[in-house]
Amino acid sequence: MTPRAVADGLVCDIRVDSRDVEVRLEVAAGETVALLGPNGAGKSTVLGAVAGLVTPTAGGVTVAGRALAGTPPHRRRVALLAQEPLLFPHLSALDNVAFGPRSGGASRRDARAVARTWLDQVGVAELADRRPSQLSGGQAQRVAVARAVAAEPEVLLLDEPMAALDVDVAPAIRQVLRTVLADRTVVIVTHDVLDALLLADRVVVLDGGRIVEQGPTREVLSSPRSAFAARIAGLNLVPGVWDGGAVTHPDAVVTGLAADPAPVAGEDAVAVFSPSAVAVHRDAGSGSPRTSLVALVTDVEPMGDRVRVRTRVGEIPIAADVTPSAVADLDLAPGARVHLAVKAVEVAVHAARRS
Ligand SMILES: Nc1ncnc2c1ncn2[C@@H]1O[C@H](COP(=O)(O)OP(=O)(O)OP(=O)(O)O)[C@@H](O)[C@H]1O
Repeated sequence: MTPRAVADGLVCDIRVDSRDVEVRLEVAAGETVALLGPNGAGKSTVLGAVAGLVTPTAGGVTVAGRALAGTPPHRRRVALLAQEPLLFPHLSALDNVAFGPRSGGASRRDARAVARTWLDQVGVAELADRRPSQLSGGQAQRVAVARAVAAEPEVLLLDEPMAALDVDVAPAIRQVLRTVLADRTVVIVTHDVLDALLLADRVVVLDGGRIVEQGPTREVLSSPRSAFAARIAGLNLVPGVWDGGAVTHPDAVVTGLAADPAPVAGEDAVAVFSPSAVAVHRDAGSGSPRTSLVALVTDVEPMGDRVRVRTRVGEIPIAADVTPSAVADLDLAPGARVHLAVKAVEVAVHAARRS
């Protein structure tokens, strides 16, 4: 995907005095931006302003060069997918999805044909005749995704789309979104680092109604500069090529298990593991299938009852959480050379976002 110009995408340059929010968010056409931040940071306010549900005190929103001031929500060509699917209860899944194209002027027959295509695309073609009350949460959210894109919006807004779903259906919906979001102009609000990693080209972090950090997703998550990004990031990420058993990067080879959905051998992937899964030794270890990496300690930072040891393996930052006594026993300090061990079962390998 090659993001096109911001002029063809979204500019949300707003001040909302009643909520102390002042943000200039730019999203290029075809780009997916993840909006992160603590509760009350202003994420919903930004989505609301773009959708036309919040009126800014000053500034405004443009989509593909069109200023949207005074344009009501349903004429903005902006679709909002919320946590809850919010389908029309009295319409079938098919007619829920056909609603957008129909409102856009398509004949009933054409609108239904478009709706069928989208229901098929999100994997629920066989549920076309069901009412929302006859769908599971995950099925209803798939229908809601189909409904949002069938209206051919110029901007798609997703407000924590996986938050209300059971953890076991979230990966499948995430996979649907990966396909559907490609090449669209999207803002996704999420608290889940995996959503940002797997769905977004770029991350924008809000705090106290202001943008405090932004950049390419992997950069922000691996070297966070704001306190919030550091808190949610926390995870170790090693990008490389998946060979079915390990992810190979010029600086490190990390053995892991394919996540659901599985990456394809020979393609770009990212190994994800938590700092608590990393053991620190002074000598190379051996034993069960594991990754062993030679690292240089860059920082040692107490975090509650654990100590976060930040290291670099070549160019790759890797954090390990150890006990204070391990820090003393191993004499861990910036500049120390250590061996990091990570068990394969602790490493989830995800297909990298195509960019
Ligand atoms: N309807 C409202 N009326 C007045 N102030 C509001 C309203 N909704 C939110 N606020 C305030 O606006 C600020 C930004 O809130 P917003 O809901 O945009 O944050 P958020 O990042 O979406 O938070 P969360 O993650 O909790 O959903 C906060 O100070 C909040 O208290």
